[in-house]
Amino acid sequence: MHILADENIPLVDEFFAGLGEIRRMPGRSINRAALEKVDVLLVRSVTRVDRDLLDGTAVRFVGTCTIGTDHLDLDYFEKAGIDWASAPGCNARGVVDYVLGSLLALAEVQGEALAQRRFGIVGAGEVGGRLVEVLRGLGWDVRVCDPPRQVSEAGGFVSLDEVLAACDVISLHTPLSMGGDWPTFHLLDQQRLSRLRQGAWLINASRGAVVDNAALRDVLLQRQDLEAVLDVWEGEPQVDVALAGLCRIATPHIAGYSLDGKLRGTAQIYTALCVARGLEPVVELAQLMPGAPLVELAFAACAEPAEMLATLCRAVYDPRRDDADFRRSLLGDEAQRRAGFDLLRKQYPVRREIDGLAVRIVGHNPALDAVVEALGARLLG
Ligand SMILES: NC(=O)C1=CN([C@@H]2O[C@H](COP(=O)(O)OP(=O)(O)OC[C@H]3O[C@@H](n4cnc5c(N)ncnc54)[C@H](O)[C@@H]3O)[C@@H](O)[C@H]2O)C=CC1
Ligand SMILES: O=C(O)C(=O)[C@H](O)COP(=O)(O)O
Repeated sequence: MHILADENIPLVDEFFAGLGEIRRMPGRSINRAALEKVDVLLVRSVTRVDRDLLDGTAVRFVGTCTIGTDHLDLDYFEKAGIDWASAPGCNARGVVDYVLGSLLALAEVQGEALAQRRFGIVGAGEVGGRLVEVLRGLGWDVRVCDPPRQVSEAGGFVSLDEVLAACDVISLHTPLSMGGDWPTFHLLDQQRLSRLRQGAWLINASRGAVVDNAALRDVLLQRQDLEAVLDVWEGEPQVDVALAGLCRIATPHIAGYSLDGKLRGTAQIYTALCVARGLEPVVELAQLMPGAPLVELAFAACAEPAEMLATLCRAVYDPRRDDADFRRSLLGDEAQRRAGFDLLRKQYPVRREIDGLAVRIVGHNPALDAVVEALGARLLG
């Protein structure tokens, strides 16, 4: 096999060297000329893979080490007989950790208890579904909007209109889709944004264009009561600097950038390629996953549950650091900002996942146990 891989896919050699010859290049530079003799293409979200790129090439397998597939023309793959695979759920936990960190930051700024807010999760698949579990596990009031699931499952869902009317926090976790029964392009448009509740918080870590960015900028300019957290941007790596300036937390599409999530993504595509080619997978992720530097934390039984929650989350990941780095990168000119966006992602520091922690409670306090369980961390006896 001749494999061309985005240079930002980790562990490519470890997983794929036994399958063929590997070449790497920046994802945004992958073009037809680079695909000469290539039959396996491994990408991340920044490479648009469609007829224009692939027609007439030898590529017969496309693997994206990401959850999202909006950069792939799946209809064309089907027509052209090109096998493909994505990595469902690979970095979902990273996004959940990002949302938790953002909520904690917002609560601190507003001097508010998170338990007093009502949460609306829009899109309850790999990411949103996990997030709902964590938030409900913490005992918080959560409403779920997912029309595709609503038609096939009994109860438990509300409409987007109900979320807008009832929820003080709205977190978006839909795919980006332009057509079909439930398109999500500009799902939050000017009209819906204007209906956000007084003091609402809006979080978008799905895809930039799920929110009309220009409309959000206008709404934030008019309404100082609102708070916004944006990890994804319409037209990234270009970013609306004015909009970023109005957000409480702004980051360069790194919500899912846990090391665990990235390595899982590579592993999932390796397995999918082996299956597509009728090969037995021989490389195992468990042998390649590095140990985490922080594995165990201990709390006295008198600790406050809300304080413990914040300590556990921030011990692993605090998005305010990514926010600070991103804001510095926005000080340059347009070209510098675009380059900065990609560089922050390329040089992203190692970040692990909260559910990798083990927690010891010294003494007995069921409320603390419940926090540990909600986070998916391990409670030590
Ligand atoms: N910022 C980041 O670093 C990351 C972003 N993502 C993005 O997060 C989003 C969610 O990812 P997953 O949970 O893995 O996707 P998923 O496909 O597992 O779940 C998406 C859910 O959204 C629902 N949905 C579809 N259309 C909807 C609509 N109009 N209204 C409400 N719900 C709708 C689906 O029924 C499904 O349950 C995707 O856009 C993905 O690309 C994923 C990983 C990392
Ligand atoms: O998995 C997804 O979907 C994501 O959004 C990834 O976190 C994006 O990472 P890159 O592919 O843009 O490095």
